[in-house]
Amino acid sequence: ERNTKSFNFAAYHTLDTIYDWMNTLVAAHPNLVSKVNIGNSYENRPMYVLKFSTGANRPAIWVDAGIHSREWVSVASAVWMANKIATDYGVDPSVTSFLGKMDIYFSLVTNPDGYVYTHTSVSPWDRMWRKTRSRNAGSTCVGVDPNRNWDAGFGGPGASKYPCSDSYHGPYAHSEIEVQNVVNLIKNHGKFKSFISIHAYSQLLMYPYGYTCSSIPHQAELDSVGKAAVKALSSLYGTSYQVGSICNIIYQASGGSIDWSYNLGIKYSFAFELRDTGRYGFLLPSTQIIPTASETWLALKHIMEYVRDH
Ligand SMILES: O=C(CO)C[C@@H](Cc1ccccc1)C(=O)O
Ligand SMILES: [Zn+2]
Repeated sequence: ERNTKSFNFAAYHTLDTIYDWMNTLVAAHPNLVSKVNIGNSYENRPMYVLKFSTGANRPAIWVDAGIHSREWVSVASAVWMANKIATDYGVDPSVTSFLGKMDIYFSLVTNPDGYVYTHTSVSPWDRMWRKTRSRNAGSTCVGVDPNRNWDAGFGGPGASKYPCSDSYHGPYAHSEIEVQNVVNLIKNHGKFKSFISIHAYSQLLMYPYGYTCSSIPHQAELDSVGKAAVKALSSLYGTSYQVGSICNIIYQASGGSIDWSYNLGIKYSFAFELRDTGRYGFLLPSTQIIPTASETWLALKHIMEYVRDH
């Protein structure tokens, strides 16, 4: 993309197009956005994260999309929201004040190998690829579920030990380089206050835990933040979301990213499940990208404002 004006936010794009667009966004806002390479994927693709910062050594929020490669609307919404943050800085007082106090690390395509595979594979069922593309010793089946591979209840109920399963947890916690790259960034930085992972679909806003249905110590607080966030979301088009813990609202799932971040001390850990509720599922029409991104932004902005002030 030669400039951000011509980019079509209402379409699903390839990894290369998204990476080119990231360069134009950085070029257009050099004092606000930078591109950080947090490490390579299994197939040696760079994992680029957009860093929004207006000062040094600030606390930060982490937002990732596309950890499951078939959940294309999470990637497309993240692209739109990253652009929204860049263009609203200095215009929207809420964005300006947030970035006056905190940084944002935005990972648009957190499973690049899987994402490329869903775009390039010839068979229609590979559009439905979810996992990484790592090779499993002793199996012809490929990939690990990157949202079962984190060191939080790892290997417990709600994940599979079979490499051919779509929820295969991998040989050990953080075995996937894509997960390791994020873990290293978060641990080395040490000042993340919030960790948000964007998935699709089901229209849910969830907090820990997934690996157990027992409540977290901060359950009441995260529940009220979540409920206020989805109230803001539904104010735009009336889209309804449910709020609750992963285990209670969707299913038991061990080794999930936000369980790991919460146990690391990052209190404001949430996972979004974007549109829809099953009519199109992972094949959400591109006409719904901008509406989905616009309503999701209202929820994300609410969480950011709360984190900024607490
Ligand atoms: O991908 C999903 C479909 O978006 C649902 C998510 C639900 C979930 C989200 C966060 C942490 C643990 C589980 C998953 O099974 O990993
Ligand atoms: Zn997912």
